[in-house]
Amino acid sequence: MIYTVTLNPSIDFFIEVENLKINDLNRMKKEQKIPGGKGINVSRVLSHLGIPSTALGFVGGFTGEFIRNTLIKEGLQVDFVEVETDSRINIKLHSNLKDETEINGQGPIISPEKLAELCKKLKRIQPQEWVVLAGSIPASLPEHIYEDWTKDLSQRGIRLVVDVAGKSLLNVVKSRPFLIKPNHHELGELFHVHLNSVQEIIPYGCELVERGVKNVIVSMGGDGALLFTTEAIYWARTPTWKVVNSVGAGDSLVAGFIGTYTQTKDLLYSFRYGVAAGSATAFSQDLCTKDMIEQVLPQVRIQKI
Ligand SMILES: Nc1ncnc2c1ncn2[C@@H]1O[C@H](COP(=O)(O)OP(=O)(O)OP(=O)(O)O)[C@@H](O)[C@H]1O
Ligand SMILES: O=P(O)(O)OC[C@@]1(O)O[C@H](CO)[C@@H](O)[C@@H]1O
Repeated sequence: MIYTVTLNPSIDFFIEVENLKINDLNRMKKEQKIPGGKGINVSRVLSHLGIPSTALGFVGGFTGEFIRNTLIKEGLQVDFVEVETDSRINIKLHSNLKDETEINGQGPIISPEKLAELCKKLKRIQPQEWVVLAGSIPASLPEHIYEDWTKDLSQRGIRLVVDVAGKSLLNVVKSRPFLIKPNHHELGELFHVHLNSVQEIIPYGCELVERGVKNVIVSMGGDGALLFTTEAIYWARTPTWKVVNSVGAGDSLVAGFIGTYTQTKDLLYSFRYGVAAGSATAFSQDLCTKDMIEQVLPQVRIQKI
């Protein structure tokens, strides 16, 4: 079984405003509410691929109820801990501004008792099963929580996928996860540098593999992604179709990669499928479907560097 953990799930509130005017009344042209949070996105894409997973994390209030009910209606398996206050609403704004603008909420306060409930669920996971830890850590939880969990989970023979930004990422590297997936900005922040080209990214991807991570995927938006393994480095390039909404593209890459790897054990094909899934999401309104991934897949070209 693949378990995804989202500590701070959200309702992603997608809004489109034709001509955004600051300090004035704007009216929405389009609006849509979708359950979000990185681990939840991974579970949703896995479900689109027909691969079962269990979504873990904290949900609360009327927003939490929406998240839980929508996922159950979509056929996902969920095992959330219920907290007292509302799950957050994250605003994803499309407007005349060129890029997407995101405003993410803080999320509910998680008490030590609720945290203990989630830890208990993690304790039941068996060796050889998969855990995907993805997304930010709410302010009320210890900063080192991912570090503690990855240490314990890896000692128990559980396979780890981690998609987090900042110091938390460097700390989990010690547990030698199966996969980490920073984007190139996050990788740069980790080492306090700006990374603007594949050549600049390479030494830092290699450094993470040297520190023990089995596979590092550095995603680069429309420029595709790089895969670093102990043996080689690969670059997957994607087609440049019209981008509709790239929120969750990185999570789709992770889901496509892990979902395919658990079924085929073919690392390169899984990488190619993951990159196709990321792009298929960028080319869609909601997260990618299997059909959309398979339209993109033949256009993804892999090159060994
Ligand atoms: N503009 C785009 N055109 C084509 N493919 C894209 C585009 N943006 C993203 N992708 C695909 O999605 C993958 C992940 O994208 P990106 O690097 O933006 O991840 P991310 O920053 O983690 O995204 P997010 O946090 O929104 O989930 C890329 O490797 C690529 O395959
Ligand atoms: O605030 P975090 O946890 O860093 O990111 C949360 C989030 O922006 O990431 C997902 C896309 O990757 C969205 O569904 C969600 O709103």
